[in-house]
Amino acid sequence: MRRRGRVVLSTGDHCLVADQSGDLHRCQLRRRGGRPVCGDWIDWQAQSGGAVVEAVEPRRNVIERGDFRGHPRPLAANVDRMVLVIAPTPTPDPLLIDRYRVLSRAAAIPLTLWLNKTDRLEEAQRHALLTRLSADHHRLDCLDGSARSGAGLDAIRRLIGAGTAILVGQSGVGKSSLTKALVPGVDLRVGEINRASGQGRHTTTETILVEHPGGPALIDSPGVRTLRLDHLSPGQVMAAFPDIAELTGQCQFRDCRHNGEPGCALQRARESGALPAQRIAHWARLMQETENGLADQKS
Ligand SMILES: Nc1nc2c(ncn2[C@@H]2O[C@H](COP(=O)(O)OP(=O)(O)OP(=O)(O)O)[C@@H](O)[C@H]2O)c(=O)[nH]1
Ligand SMILES: [Zn+2]
Repeated sequence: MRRRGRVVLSTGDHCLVADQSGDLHRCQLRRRGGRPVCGDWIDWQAQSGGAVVEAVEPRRNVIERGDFRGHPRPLAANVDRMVLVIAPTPTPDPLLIDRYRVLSRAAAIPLTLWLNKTDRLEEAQRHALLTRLSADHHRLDCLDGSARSGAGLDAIRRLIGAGTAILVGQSGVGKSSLTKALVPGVDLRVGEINRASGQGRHTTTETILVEHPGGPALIDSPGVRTLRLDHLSPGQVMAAFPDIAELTGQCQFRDCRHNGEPGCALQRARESGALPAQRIAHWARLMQETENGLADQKS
């Protein structure tokens, strides 16, 4: 008999699948057919040699980042919201924030920033950090609080509702802690001790979905230093910078490279402070990366 389930972990030649009551089953992958990823809905079947994945249902959406060669690699599927976690430490990386904005936009998944560890901040520091984020990042959705103290958790709980949210961001910002705070009592089974570091620090090495049946599903993902986007198109980068897209049409020359040409609307916006120089620089850099990626694919 075929049964339906959701992939909570996909690794090697098998995946872990949660059934309707939340029980986990280890299912062998078929040699043919695509590899399911975290969040996929699948049909599976018990057989004498163990359970087997029979089919992967069509995806509502999929998050694909670039692997070490810049080729797209799916991270998770059927996601309702991406939550980019940042914290006072490790220091937030504004370019990484812009990279995730492009990624979420390309997958058509709304992005919310969660500033974590606010228990470590004085009110004035918290305020300053949030002010800078909103100045640097045009119309970024932002919530803040603490996985440790529980501050702000109600707001993010409401936002996620009974949907599926993926937590992404640098290592050590508190993605696993937030996952545990939002789905209490669940065995994350992440946080294997990082023996190599010898410091006993817990670090997530695999993307894993945890849920309460009927409640939210949270996908905890390994920390990243950067995020490759060269498999995306310049148009997909542009879509994440609507304020810049609007300006590029106002340059004097239609083929303006925004590189010192007379009558460049971007240069004007930078000089007048209408747009932060950093935002324009990030846009230019990501456009360049995706243009190079296109050239690589053609050659
Ligand atoms: N003060 C404070 N510490 C926190 C908070 N959330 C997490 N931490 C601590 O930050 C450290 C890293 O937390 P994790 O949840 O493992 O971070 P992560 O983002 O999952 O890290 P990776 O798995 O390496 O990607 C741990 O020591 C946590 O106890 C918080 O809200 N406040
Ligand atoms: Zn221009």
